[in-house]
Amino acid sequence: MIQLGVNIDHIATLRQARGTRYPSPVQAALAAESAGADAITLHLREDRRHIQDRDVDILRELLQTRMNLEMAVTDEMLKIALRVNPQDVCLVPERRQELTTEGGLDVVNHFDKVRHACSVLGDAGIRVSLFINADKAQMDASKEAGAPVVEIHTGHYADTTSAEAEQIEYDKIKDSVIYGTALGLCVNAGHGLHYHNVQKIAAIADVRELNIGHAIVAHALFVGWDSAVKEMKSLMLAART
Ligand SMILES: CC(=O)[C@@H](O)[C@H](O)COP(=O)(O)O
Ligand SMILES: NCC(=O)COP(=O)(O)O
Repeated sequence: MIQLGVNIDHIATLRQARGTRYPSPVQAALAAESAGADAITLHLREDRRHIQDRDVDILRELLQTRMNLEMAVTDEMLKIALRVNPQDVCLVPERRQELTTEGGLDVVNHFDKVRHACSVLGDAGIRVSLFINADKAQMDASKEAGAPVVEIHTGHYADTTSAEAEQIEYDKIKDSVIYGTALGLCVNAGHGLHYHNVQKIAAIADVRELNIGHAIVAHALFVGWDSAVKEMKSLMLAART
């Protein structure tokens, strides 16, 4: 059955905007689990623009499902991952000025660094995922680097503005899922997915998990957090039937 990882970053974005104690990403994560989230995803950015170290520590103690901790491939982040020991770490690229994660990790060109990170984290019993573009060379490099999981960046698919362009991006994703699965990788997907574009991706057989945050947080403003999570999960499950 396809799984939903609820990304709680943008609950923290709202809190950081005012330096308040609310809204709490911890409260959001626990409520998301109650509403049917299969995992909680959070991105500890190097600039700490949303999630803070303290959020990660508290969540590691309280989560009942799985923590999928997204992070850049840096010594600082590897140290944090080894201390926190989440079930999953997803290695992502980061650029300081970006509005959001604009593309996948370039495993091909940073192969040694990524392989080292996969080995250090894997030795600690953490399942490593690499957040990559829908690209066969990146998929090959991910397998060779020793990652058991990849997450395909769906942001380019989500950003398309015509049916033709969407179909092109969708085909790349579908081909990559098939290719990665044949390599023996577990294939997840996420970024920019929302209530109107999720089902096409969820319907791709072999996609194991979708990580979705921004759209759920936005929808929750109007329908409430619990309903927003449940609605997303129902759409995903319906796409598989
Ligand atoms: C890697 C990823 O796709 C998510 O962590 C997402 O990037 C979170 O939102 P921001 O990019 O706004 O930090
Ligand atoms: N890895 C993607 C993710 O966690 C959620 O991204 P978004 O839905 O907030 O764009």
